[in-house]
Amino acid sequence: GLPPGWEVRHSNSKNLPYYFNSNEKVSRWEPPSGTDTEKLKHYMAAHHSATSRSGAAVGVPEGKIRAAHLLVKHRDSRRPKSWRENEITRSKEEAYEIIRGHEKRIKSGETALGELALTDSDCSSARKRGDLGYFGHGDMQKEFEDAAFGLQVGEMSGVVETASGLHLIERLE
Ligand SMILES: N=C(N)NCCC[C@H](NC(=O)[C@@H]1CCC/C1=C/[C@H](COP(=O)(O)O)NC=O)C(N)=O
Repeated sequence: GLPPGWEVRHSNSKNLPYYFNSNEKVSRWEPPSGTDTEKLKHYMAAHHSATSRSGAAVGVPEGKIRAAHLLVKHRDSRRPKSWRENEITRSKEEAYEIIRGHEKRIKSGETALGELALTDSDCSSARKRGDLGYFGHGDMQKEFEDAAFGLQVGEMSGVVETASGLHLIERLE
């Protein structure tokens, strides 16, 4: 359970639960101190899991998946700039060499996609280790959607090309 005055709410924009205290009018992503996380987990499971048609309680919204990606943009990207670089001028070939290097380091087990995304992804999701949250059909550019929905949970794609640039995608749920 939560300390008095606290309640769990749901952020639709991020599709994540957050904690709200109506007395103090504060909200936060982390459970307030003194939360009994064991009981909270049951609460969350009861209140936040959608039930699919099969009636099984599932945490993943119907027909959606969750994935993280590492994006390397190039000068022909639809928006050739990012939090990392105000103007991205590398060529698509250079971007390929860079993302191939990332792919090798991840496949060798030297690092994880999320770790690399933190420093090297040209997408604003970098600060969330590349996590894009849940998305369904029609949300992402087609090449990205086809690749992501074709992955098993935990699997990583090869290099996927979209108008945004070059991606490595890891399916999380
Ligand atoms: N629903 C969620 N979570 N957010 C909306 C995503 C909109 C979607 N975005 C993409 O398809 C690109 C490729 C896969 C991820 C992605 C991220 C882009 C890449 O960077 P940009 O080319 O925009 O500068 N940054 C944000 O949108 C789209 N239909 O354009």
